[in-house]
Amino acid sequence: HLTCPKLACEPLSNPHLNCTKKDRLPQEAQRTWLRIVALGVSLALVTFLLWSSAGIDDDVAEVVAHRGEVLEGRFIEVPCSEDYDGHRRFEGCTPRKCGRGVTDIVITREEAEQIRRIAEKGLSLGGSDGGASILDLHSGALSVGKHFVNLYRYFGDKIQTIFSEEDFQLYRDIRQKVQLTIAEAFGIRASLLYLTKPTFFSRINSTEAQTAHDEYWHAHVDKVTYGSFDYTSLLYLSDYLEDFGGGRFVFMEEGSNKTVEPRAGRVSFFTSGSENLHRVEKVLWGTRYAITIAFTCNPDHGIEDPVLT
Ligand SMILES: O=C(O)CCC(=O)C(=O)O
Ligand SMILES: [Fe+2]
Repeated sequence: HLTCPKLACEPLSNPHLNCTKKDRLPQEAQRTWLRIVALGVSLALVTFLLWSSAGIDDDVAEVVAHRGEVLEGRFIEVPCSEDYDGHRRFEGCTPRKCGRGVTDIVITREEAEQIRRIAEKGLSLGGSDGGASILDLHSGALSVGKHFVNLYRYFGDKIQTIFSEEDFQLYRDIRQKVQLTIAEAFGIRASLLYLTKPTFFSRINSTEAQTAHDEYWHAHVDKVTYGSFDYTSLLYLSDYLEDFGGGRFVFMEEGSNKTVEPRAGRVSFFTSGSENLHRVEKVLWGTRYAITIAFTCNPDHGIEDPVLT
């Protein structure tokens, strides 16, 4: 006596099999289940492929400083890269302890707003054709179109109709406070740190950069990009999600990036070697203001504070 096999019931091709409707029902249910499982596996596969194609991108990022937080100080130590070995060492200053820190209590939001006005005044006189625009109060360089002009040369004495002595004093005070913060965090003497160039204001919006130097979102190492940098700091002058979207700062790390959300008055600082590879996300809307303030241990690479002449 032949019985109907569960998985291949073919009543038409095999007349000896007496398959009833009752036999076929569980089979159809099984097929449906198989389809559901196959669909589930495919969906999981597609999700995995999309996720892995995003690489070490921001999908797996931990926010180390949220815009809404007021951080007294957060410091994360990371092993130093070998980048410092390629340069002259200055004991007591060249990084032996590497890492990154964030603090919201060194610069007040009022100070950040005042200093943003300096940036707005200067940058309103020029601005790049898209992407990032910079203003360097030390050299007088200002982005205009695809190039730079020298504000001090261009305006001469008339520069005093644009910037005031108070503007410059505020800039110097802020530089001093940031320098002390870095020295304390890394256990070095502040007097061994020298301001270095480029130290500049940046204004970033969502317009497309027209030249490579106005593109700011590429991952980079400051010590490689700028040479003299040993310690980099960023003072943010506007708020993530209030003044602009996108534009978060990202430390690139295999497996888990670390994000700093800009907040007016927030100082983010780190050793400049490849232990701190980073990038800025593209700004999606609004305008983002910041100052990059850099320090070197090499007195030959030091620059003076700007003075209004
Ligand atoms: O503005 C920022 O958050 C970072 C800027 C930066 O990476 C740089 O100036 O080297
Ligand atoms: Fe950088």
